[in-house]
Amino acid sequence: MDSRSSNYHRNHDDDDDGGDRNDNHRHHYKHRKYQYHSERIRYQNQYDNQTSNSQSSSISSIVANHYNSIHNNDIQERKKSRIYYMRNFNNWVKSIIIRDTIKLLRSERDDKNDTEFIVHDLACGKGGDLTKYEKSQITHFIGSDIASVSIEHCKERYGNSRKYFKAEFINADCSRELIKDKLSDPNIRFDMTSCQFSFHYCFESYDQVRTMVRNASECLKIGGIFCGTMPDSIEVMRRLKECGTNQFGNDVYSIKFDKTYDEMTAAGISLFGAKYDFHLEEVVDCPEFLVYFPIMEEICESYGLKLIFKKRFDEFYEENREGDDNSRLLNFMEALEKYPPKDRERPMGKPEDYRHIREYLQNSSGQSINTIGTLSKSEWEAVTLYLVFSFRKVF
Ligand SMILES: C[S@@+](CC[C@H](N)C(=O)[O-])C[C@H]1O[C@@H](n2cnc3c(N)ncnc32)[C@H](O)[C@@H]1O
Repeated sequence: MDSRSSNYHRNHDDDDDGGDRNDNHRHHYKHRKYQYHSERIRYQNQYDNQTSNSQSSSISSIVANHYNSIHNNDIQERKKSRIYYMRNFNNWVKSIIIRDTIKLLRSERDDKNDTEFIVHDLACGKGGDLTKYEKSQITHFIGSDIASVSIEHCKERYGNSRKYFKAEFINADCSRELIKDKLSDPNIRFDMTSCQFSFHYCFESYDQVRTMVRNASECLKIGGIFCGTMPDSIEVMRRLKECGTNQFGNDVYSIKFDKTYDEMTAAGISLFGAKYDFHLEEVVDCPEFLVYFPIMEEICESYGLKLIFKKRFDEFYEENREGDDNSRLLNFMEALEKYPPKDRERPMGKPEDYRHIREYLQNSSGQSINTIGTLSKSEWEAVTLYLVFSFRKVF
């Protein structure tokens, strides 16, 4: 655990995660921590039931309305976006996790001729990942989302594709309704559940997290994988603390809390419903919730999901950027901006956003590097707010 996470932990549960304990101590600590979290969950649950039932459905509808109102831009419009490369970078991360998870699950099969592969895309949005599934040759896609207009766009996108796989679409609040009851075949079992950039919306209350995780796990085969991407609350809290006020960000993103870090920690940060307003240039403007990862892990465990890994995007990038396929994909998806830029029509960041790369190019002048792939500092700061997670269904 790094220093950022231990800070966040201390302020969230006042527990001490000493590094040099023997296994017995570790086991004891883990057990104690478990009891502690369960205790807090009970209290929080009572609190939620008393206070947030009426308010919560309105926040979900704000989220649904927000996503329903986003237009489908064509590629030419997207190219003009200030965050064109950042969006491509996020798509590259999703492509790798989706492709590698499917590859791993296929490699573990006893029957290598079994081609069937069923995916549940939980909070699928407009179907931005359909092409990724087509490339991985899945056979059945189930997409669910709270935003009815997004589901219609997703259907349309599938309708315009080559329809290499079967698909069904479910318009539902996945933090309050059970997907199992809405499937065309209630006995279907998924190989993989993917929840991209969406899981944090359920962290409004304990019951919503449980329903969301139940939807991720209930119809997943034993051995199947639940993977996704979401903001890293430890990093969000670190930046809040560092800024000294209740708001931070740059020219592409901003995060605003009701209180400062000191005010929040003095009052005790809620495990659920710790709301902030997130703004991402041109695409997102709505409330989100901090995800306290140990609680997510504990609730996942109660639904048979065991953590395989959790990695921040910068770490994930470092581990995956090399290798022919991955670097080709980085290039192909234009996930990094070429510097110095060729495309003058695209809005760039401020000159200081590229100081790191100018310095790098100057220092390597002997190596005849003319252009290099990068992201502007502002886009990189937004990208490194996120993490990738993966859980295995064990029972
Ligand atoms: C940032 S978008 C991500 C969409 C898609 N997964 C992707 O990566 O392109 C977040 C999505 O979460 C959906 N969402 C938010 N809360 C939800 C809920 N309670 N149930 C189902 N979908 C939800 C929104 O409607 C939106 O489509």
